[in-house]
Amino acid sequence: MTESITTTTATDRLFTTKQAGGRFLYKIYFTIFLTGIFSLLYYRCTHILHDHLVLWLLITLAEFWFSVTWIFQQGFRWAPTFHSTYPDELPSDLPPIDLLVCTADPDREPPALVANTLLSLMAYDYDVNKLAYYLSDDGGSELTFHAVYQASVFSKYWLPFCRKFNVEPRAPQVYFSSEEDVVNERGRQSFRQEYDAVKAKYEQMQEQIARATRLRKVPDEVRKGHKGFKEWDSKVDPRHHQPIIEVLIRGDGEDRDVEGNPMPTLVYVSREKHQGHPHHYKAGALNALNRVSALMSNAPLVLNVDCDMHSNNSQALLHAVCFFLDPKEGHRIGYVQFPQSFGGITENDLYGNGVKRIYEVEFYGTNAHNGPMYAGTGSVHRRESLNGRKYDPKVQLKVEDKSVRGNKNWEDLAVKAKALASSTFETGKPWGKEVPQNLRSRFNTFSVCSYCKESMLDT
Ligand SMILES: O=c1ccn([C@@H]2O[C@H](COP(=O)(O)OP(=O)(O)O[C@H]3O[C@H](CO)[C@@H](O)[C@H](O)[C@H]3O)[C@@H](O)[C@H]2O)c(=O)[nH]1
Ligand SMILES: [Mn+2]
Repeated sequence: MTESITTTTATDRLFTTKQAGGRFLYKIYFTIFLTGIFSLLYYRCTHILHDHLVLWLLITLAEFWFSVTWIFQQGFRWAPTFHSTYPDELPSDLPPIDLLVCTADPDREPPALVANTLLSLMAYDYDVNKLAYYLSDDGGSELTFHAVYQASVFSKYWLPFCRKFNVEPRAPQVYFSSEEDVVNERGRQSFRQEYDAVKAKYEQMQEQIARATRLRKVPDEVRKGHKGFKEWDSKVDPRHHQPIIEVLIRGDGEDRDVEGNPMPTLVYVSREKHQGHPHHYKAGALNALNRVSALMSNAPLVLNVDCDMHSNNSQALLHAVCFFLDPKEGHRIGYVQFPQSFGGITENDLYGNGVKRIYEVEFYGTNAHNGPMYAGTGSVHRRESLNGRKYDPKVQLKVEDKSVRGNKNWEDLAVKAKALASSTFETGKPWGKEVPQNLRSRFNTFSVCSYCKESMLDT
């Protein structure tokens, strides 16, 4: 750990940091508890039960172990630290973000779920010209490609609807399962009409995806809708297949929604698989996506999300960007992560699937020590940190727009990207060896991994 986050309250900041109040009460509790522990251990050591030695040893060891774990836990409880973000203060020119979504198996991660996740992310409240989505399909499945294709069609209705009526949450499956907005009618007949029309389109999409998934076949008339389906003209084995890269929505104002607004870029990526070449699961998929996205849009910020998590806050990216663009501490931040929460598994969350202790207590505690470790899905990384750039306190890192804009040759880009998604690309290179090690050591010192109060993801 080099330096810790300074406690700030200045108004020119995009985020400020505050420690929990009333901590003296915790310190009193800590002192009493610690005295109790030491008294107990002192008592055990001075009152050895020679008649029941094994019993005495067991109970002393158990109490000693409890004491050690309790003391180690104090680092997480000592100084809960909270960050507040100020998205209203952000400049109008925001940095581009590449959003990487991973899926691996159409049976364990149903295509309808993948479509829902993508749509919730595509509807983020952000400049769409700055967003590019990459869906990595390690299952190489036509059913998943079909769901992504259907999502790309429906998004042309869904995105303007969300924007116009400030819809929340923007995962259509969740939004349409609650009738709240309809009951309130939002005071306007026009809302009701548009709601019904978009809901009908959504149900049509769901039906198409469900039918293809049930029959395990995409109907011929749908296959004609996109040339990408040709990749599956011959059978694609998930463990052994060619790289597949298909651009479904062209950004930079080329493809437009039903109201004529520009759309974010959407690309389907299934990296090449070759028996005998290790693919390194999600890490391998993200390395391939890192390269493909660098070629096609090269945003300085990269969000990764698992396909079974949807976003429940359309402002999430704005909050994340507040950390990276902060004039005082932005350059020190390597990644910003949002808590992941698993909802609806059991009523009352009997088995703690919401992981509340970690996300609602301990992560705030680790904010006092440069932030929690990287926990996977729902994290926005600075691309430079992923590529192993060393942290140097003298260098102010800038989140500048490095993407190539203007008229893109999408066909050409897809062809070039296939070379980067080949199974042999990493052979003889440090990918998957040196790069993750760099990540491990650098993130301890480089990154202030910040925790946003707004929870972005749940299922
Ligand atoms: O060969 C593979 C295997 C998995 N995945 C994807 O990786 C993600 C995570 O895999 P999953 O099996 O769903 O793991 P979980 O335990 O649900 O995920 C938690 O644990 C993982 C690390 O173990 C983290 O990466 C995740 O972010 C975190 O949510 C999913 O989107 C998968 O589709 C791939 O892309 N390729
Ligand atoms: Mn999962």
